[in-house]
Amino acid sequence: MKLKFTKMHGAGNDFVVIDAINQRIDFTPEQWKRLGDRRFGIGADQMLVVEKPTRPGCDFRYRIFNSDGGEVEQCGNGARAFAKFVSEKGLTDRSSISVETMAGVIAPRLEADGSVTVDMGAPVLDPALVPFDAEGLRGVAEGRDVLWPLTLELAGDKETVLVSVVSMGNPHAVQLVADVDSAPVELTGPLIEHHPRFPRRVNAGFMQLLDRKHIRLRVFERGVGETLACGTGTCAAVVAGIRRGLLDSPVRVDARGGQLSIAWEGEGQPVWLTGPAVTVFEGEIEI
Ligand SMILES: N[C@@H](CCC[C@H](N)C(=O)O)C(=O)O
Repeated sequence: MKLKFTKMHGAGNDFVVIDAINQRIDFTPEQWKRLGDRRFGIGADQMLVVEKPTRPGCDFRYRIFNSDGGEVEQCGNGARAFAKFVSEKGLTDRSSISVETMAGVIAPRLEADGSVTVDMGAPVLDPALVPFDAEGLRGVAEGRDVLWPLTLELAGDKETVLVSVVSMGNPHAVQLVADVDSAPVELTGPLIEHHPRFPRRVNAGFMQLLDRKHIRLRVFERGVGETLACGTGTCAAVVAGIRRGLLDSPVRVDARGGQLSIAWEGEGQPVWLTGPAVTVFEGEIEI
């Protein structure tokens, strides 16, 4: 079959976006992986699927597949691309929409300057629900957060890193580093992603503080590898920084692919993510 798609990005986190309202989509994990492959397919960090909603009150259903072919719960940069896509394709004439995801309902809004703001919902802070297995571990209290020691095996040596664990619908482990440019993202990212304490694997965030309202961030994403930006990773890092008493909302986040902004008023409150969403090209592929 021929599949129509749109290539988009949000701060360099890139997507293949597919209208599954006007096309029939029923792909295997191998087919999703092929679409995401930069040599044998189109190439993207995630494939985003636009469907009719199944929940009353929602405008759309949003499904997300990582480039390894696995379906996941949430994608923040993708949510902004999703909102721009449904507007540009005339699938809605509303600038604020309600979108059903595997992890609950999120609410993107198109801004007058072309950026998109998303109500990403409240973060989940109970380690068991992230999910993170804290059994037998002693956490270190800092502000309202608890830092958990993760032991990593590095070429025969053991190294312990302290992480905050946060779910934005998907799991994140965020650590503070002195300098993101020299942080061992490629080396320790995969070890954190596959650490046995995270039964569903995890996205590994590396956060550098610049001041109380400004950070730099790199994220080694579950099912992808390092991306140029990660929206949910950005939300998780800022939530962790605010809970640790290191940051004040709103916070500007510099990712390698662009700039995002996060506002969070504290526990039980939604996280607001603002940033760019850009259409790159339209295409068609035989699948
Ligand atoms: N790029 C995303 C996150 C996509 C999903 C993630 N890799 C996972 O497996 O949870 C974002 O912008 O949030």
